[in-house]
Amino acid sequence: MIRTRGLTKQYGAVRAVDGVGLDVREGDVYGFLGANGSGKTTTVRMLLGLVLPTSGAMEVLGSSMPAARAQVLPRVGALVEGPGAHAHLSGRTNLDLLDRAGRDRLATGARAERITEVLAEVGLDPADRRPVRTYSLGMRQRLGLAAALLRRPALLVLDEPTNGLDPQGIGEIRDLLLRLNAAGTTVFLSSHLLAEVEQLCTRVGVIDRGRLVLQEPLEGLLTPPGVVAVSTPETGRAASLLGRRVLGAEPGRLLVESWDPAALNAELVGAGVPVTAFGPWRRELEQVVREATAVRRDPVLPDPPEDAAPAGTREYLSTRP
Ligand SMILES: Nc1ncnc2c1ncn2[C@@H]1O[C@H](COP(=O)(O)OP(=O)(O)OP(=O)(O)O)[C@@H](O)[C@H]1O
Repeated sequence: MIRTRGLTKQYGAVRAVDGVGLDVREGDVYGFLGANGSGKTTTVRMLLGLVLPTSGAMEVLGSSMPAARAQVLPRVGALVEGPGAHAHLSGRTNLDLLDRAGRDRLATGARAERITEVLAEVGLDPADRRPVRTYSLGMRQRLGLAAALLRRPALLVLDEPTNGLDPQGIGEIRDLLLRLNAAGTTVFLSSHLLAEVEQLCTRVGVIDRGRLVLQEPLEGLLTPPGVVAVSTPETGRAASLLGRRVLGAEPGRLLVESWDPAALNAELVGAGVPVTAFGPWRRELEQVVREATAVRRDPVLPDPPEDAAPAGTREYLSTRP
């Protein structure tokens, strides 16, 4: 749905986006994560043909951008920072004008019906005639999303879609995006909110100072395959038994490399090590992102016990898929 190669944008001395290779597949809810100023908005603007790349290549819906923008953009629903709307007109009238101005505009009756539908979908009252200038930031954001949905796009590209929404609003938009995705829409959203991405996305790309430092399916990042968390009051004894298989340790718990958890459990119990909890190691997205954005810092892992694996094996956890 989106593929970029070496996508770069230079603003004077600032390389806002630096050699980014995005790969967004059909059916993804792709979370494009990055701190403020990391290059998210510039990337999104390039994808939508609003900013020209300095170098690199982009394909959206299988066509080269920005060359094919006239064919591609009508099939992409976009919400970019600060949705623009005519402040003196109602949300409904804004959507009506937007559709009339576009290619392949809807017939009048169908348009009114579709506008009612999308307003209700994003949680705005279709009968509300107040001008947009009276809208809260959250309502404007919802209106921007309604505009993005108007043409039932195959791909949604959303820059910080929950900006300005309260927790309830964030939850509603999350549910809406999940519903749309279940019905076949691919979603690409930028965000600086780890929790939002963790709850919504199937794939994650992390951009740090213009560079894409990570791009993986979310589940594999949170639960790296082949790593088991073993809780035991006797970590020292378990660590000497397991040797180099111990990847990390914290009080009362070891992280152990194992592709056969049943055998590992049997080995521990057989050796008389009391195991109080045992299961796949799950970590927070925050930890994953901290590791991915750390510059030649040690990966954020608990220290292994003295008698366990050498320090180098910790690297393994931070780099494995
Ligand atoms: N038009 C511009 N001219 C000069 N520098 C720019 C321009 N647009 C962005 N930048 C710079 O490029 C870098 C990336 O900005 P960008 O807005 O893409 O980041 P972002 O991740 O979207 O951040 P935010 O979440 O704050 O919007 C920043 O250093 C920014 O100052």
